[in-house]
Amino acid sequence: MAPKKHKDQPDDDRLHVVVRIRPPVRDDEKFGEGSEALQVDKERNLLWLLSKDEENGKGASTKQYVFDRVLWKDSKQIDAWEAAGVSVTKGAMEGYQACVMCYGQTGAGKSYTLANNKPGSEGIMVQAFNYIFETAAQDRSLKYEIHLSFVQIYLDNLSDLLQPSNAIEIREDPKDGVYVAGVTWEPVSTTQQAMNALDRGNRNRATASTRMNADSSRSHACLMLSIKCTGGPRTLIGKLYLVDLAGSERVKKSGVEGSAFDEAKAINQSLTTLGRCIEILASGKKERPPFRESKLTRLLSNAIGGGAKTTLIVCVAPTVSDQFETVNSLEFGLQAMNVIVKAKINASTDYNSLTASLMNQRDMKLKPLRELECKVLQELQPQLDEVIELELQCKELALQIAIAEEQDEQDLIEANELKAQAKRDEEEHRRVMAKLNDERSHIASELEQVLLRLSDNPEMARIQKAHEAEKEQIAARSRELQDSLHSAELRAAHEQQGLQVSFEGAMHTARNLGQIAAYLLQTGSYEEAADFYSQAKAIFDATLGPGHEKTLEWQQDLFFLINAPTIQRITRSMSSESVSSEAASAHEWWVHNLQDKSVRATESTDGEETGLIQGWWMQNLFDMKTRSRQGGDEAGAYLSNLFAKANGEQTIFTPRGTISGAAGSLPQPSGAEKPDIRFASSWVERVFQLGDAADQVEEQMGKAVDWLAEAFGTHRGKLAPQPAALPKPMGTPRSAASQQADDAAVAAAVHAALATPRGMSDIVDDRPMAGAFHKMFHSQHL
Ligand SMILES: Nc1ncnc2c1ncn2[C@@H]1O[C@H](COP(=O)(O)OP(=O)(O)OP(=O)(O)O)[C@@H](O)[C@H]1O
Repeated sequence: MAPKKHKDQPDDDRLHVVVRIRPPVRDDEKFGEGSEALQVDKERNLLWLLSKDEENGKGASTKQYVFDRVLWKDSKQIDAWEAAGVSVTKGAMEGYQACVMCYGQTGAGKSYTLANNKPGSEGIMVQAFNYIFETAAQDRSLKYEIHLSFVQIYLDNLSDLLQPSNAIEIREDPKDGVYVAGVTWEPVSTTQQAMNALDRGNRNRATASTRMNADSSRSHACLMLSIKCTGGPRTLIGKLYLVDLAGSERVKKSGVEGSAFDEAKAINQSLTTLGRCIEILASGKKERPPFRESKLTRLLSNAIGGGAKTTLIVCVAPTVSDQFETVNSLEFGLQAMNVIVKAKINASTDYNSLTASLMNQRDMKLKPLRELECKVLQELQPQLDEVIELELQCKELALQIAIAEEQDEQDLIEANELKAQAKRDEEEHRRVMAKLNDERSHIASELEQVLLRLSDNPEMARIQKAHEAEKEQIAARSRELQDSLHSAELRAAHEQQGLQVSFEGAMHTARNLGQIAAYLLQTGSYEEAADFYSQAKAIFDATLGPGHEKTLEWQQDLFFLINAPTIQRITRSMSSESVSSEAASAHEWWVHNLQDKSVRATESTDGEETGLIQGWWMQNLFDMKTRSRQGGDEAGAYLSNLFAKANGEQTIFTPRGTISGAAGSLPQPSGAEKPDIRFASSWVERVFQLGDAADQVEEQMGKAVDWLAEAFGTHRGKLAPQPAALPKPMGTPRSAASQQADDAAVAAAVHAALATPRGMSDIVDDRPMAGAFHKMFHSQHL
């Protein structure tokens, strides 16, 4: 027989019913006849009742039932748990009110299925404990608080099995529905704690041994678990009712009497009320079930009234002898399957904890994302830095471009202004030019008209003719002036030429006068020397001007000329070894020859070689000069180069020319530095200006000698002659004829030197120079 269902009612929204057929346990079941009263189709959850008319003992009819689940005799406790306990317990943990209730005749296996705590065959209660605490332990994010309460209804009296002395009563709350006021709620957090409480309660439960069940429950027992779950979005408070109903029994059959009879009567009454409530609930009528007629229905009103997820386990005995009770139980279950259930979650929302929970969930979900972000940012940091750098560069470039564009615009504006200005200037220029052209054309036409008028005027013709004549006169005068100028230029050139000759003659004369002055100085004729020097200096000043460079050079020449003997002596002192007449070089020959001559001059006191040491050099030089002219040897050339200057073809004795070169060409034993002779000019000037102060002249001469010694490496007087080492004088001593010839040559040279060019007489006539000169030379050499 198929269960009657409400129209369009899904299975999940009605009370579920599981039928369990226990195995035969009583002796009469095991060994009695007709024990097989039921057949099942496990796959399709079908059950057939092989009923027979017990009263008449006649015939039999087969009745078919379909339940949500049918557990045959061989089913295990785990099968019952999975069929009836799991989904309900799970619902309680999700905040629903949930209920597993075992219904059936006495001894049908209700307590075994629900409350058995023997190891290996634990009932649904123990299985539920395990499930609840294991599930709570698995989800650490949620916090579960579980309390256990255990009550019984005995003789329609409610009592607390955990604390029997408690006065408890059923009350009803408009919001929470029915509850047991004053009952013990014992906190439990492990299966063992819950089982301990269960054992304690069971020990307090009313049981008795009956014919039908050696350990028959004489009360309805209800284990209640309150499951509070926090830490999620909402606070959930689920309730699980595990109800072990006392078994219905036929008093006649069980044979109870006395108090047991009263117990059976109370049990049956409460079960009858339960049946009526189920009947009304299953009918769908709006009639209110009579929950309040018994403590049992009142207590279970929440569980069976449609507000809970409820599974009813109908326990039946397998034997034909119990078929009457079995039919009743199956019919009860069949009816219960039509009870509509609209379970509601008992949840309250704590918005603070909800917010915290949501934020926690969000953070947990965002955590890997943020970690990934950090990792990516770390890996991309160099590229990001580069991008930022590039962006900065781009911005800077953009700024520069903007500035440049602005500058360009400014430049463009200025350029346009300049162009406009240029255009205006050009137009102004054109306008002015046009005006000038107009004026010029106007003036030209006026002039043309004037000329036309003048060409016809006789006075104008006369003026023109006079003008032409005047022009011719001016041209003739110009030609005359040009001729005069040309003549003057020719005269001036001639004069210039004459002046040049006079100048050179004057220079020549002045040098010779200076030479004589030097000679006179060395002979001790200081006054005459000064006079000759003054004459020579006057010529230099007159012709070149005071302080002229050539005058200075001349004075320096005089310095060397005056000090020539000392130079010679110093030079001699440089000879550290004897040199034969076959000297290796002109230089060596010159050195030794001068030395030789000096010695000879010093030693000679009479005869042909007489003369003071101071005068020796002049004679010697003359001698060398003569040799040079006669022999043309290198020594002569050297000497000539040193102390003479070519003047045309005629070689004139003069220190002029290469004295500075001579100073450089002189041997310099103390070093390569050229002697600084800049002081020589003032020295010469002072010496000749000292007049007859012979001592002072000597002093000055001494200073010059010191300078020479310093410059050329020795000191006068320090080096004694070395006669023993000296070579023999060169050549043979001169004969008188030779001397005479030489003197004649000298005289000729002096005359040649004094051959007065044009203008020379003017210079020397007013002075006694010429006479003194002739007198001096004649007395010394001629
Ligand atoms: N499925 C089963 N397998 C094995 N033994 C069972 C089974 N069901 C019940 N029994 C045994 O049957 C006997 C009666 O069971 P139980 O006490 O559970 O019946 P009951 O319906 O609770 O009876 P009562 O209403 O009188 O309390 C017990 O000895 C029990 O061990």
